[in-house]
Amino acid sequence: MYPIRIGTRKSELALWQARHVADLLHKAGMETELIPLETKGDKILDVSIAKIGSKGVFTEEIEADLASGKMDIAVHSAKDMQSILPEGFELIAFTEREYPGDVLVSRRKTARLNDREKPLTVGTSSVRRVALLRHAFPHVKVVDMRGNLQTRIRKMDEGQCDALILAFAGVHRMGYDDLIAEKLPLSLFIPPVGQGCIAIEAFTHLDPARKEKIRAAVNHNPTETRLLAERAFLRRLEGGCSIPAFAFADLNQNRLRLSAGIIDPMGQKLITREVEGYGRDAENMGHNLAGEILSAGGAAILDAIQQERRNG
Ligand SMILES: NCc1[nH]cc(CCC(=O)O)c1CC(=O)O
Repeated sequence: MYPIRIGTRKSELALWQARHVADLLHKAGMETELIPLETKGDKILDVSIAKIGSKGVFTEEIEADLASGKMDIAVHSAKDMQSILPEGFELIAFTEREYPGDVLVSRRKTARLNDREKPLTVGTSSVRRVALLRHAFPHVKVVDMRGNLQTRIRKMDEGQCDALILAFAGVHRMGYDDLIAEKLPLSLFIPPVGQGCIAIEAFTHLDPARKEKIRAAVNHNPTETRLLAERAFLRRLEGGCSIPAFAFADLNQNRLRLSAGIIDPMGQKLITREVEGYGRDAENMGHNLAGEILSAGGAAILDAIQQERRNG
């Protein structure tokens, strides 16, 4: 059997995640080969992801090579994956989830978002994080900050901001735990769909026997159930990573609890809902919770965002 060819982005975090998946495959007796690629999302750094506009900015180039058979699987942050993949592509496995929340990262250990005496300047360009900051910590000054993790930390060190909001998973994987000033509460900063989890993407022509071997080596079933609920939620809202909607599912035995919401970009209207049910109903729960949120004002928020983007 020829080695499993693994496509990945070139950032340190992407390479870490691809090597992590390679390790899991090695442990199951498979050989691997890494194929690193640069994507549009990596090249265009002066424009926010929401403004680049195309869905799948981190995935298009990789998907072209998956489809042409140059690679067998691609490794992505589950968070960066569109809820509806282009025809012929599927997510065949999810790795065990890391702690899913966001953290405040700073050189100053005492940095706190709720410090009103000396309000922080925080770097982020995530629509969700900006909106949640405006909502809960209106005194905080937000500056736009793109680039990979290392670039953002360098920009912080150059003085562009006092602190960053980042996913714990990336910070931890890159060995920056020392810079974590606070963990942001999951109840307020509900994580975006898929955060902390690595997804394996394949094209339909991947040999079914190989696909099963890869799934058996990599997939973490409870994580997959959680992600099915979260991604079903996102699918109904039809958003990629750039709308300020979020969903987080937790699984205890077979009980699934799904929290989800949407916030308008100015942070004035936050709508959240929760539901509990059985893991086997994960996708229905996600779909139905999205419906509740749409009728509770979510549809109006999405319309306003679309209107805003059309007007540039
Ligand atoms: N948006 C980029 C991105 N995609 C995945 C992660 C972190 C790792 C993960 O969520 O698994 C990050 C960085 C961040 O948001 O801080």
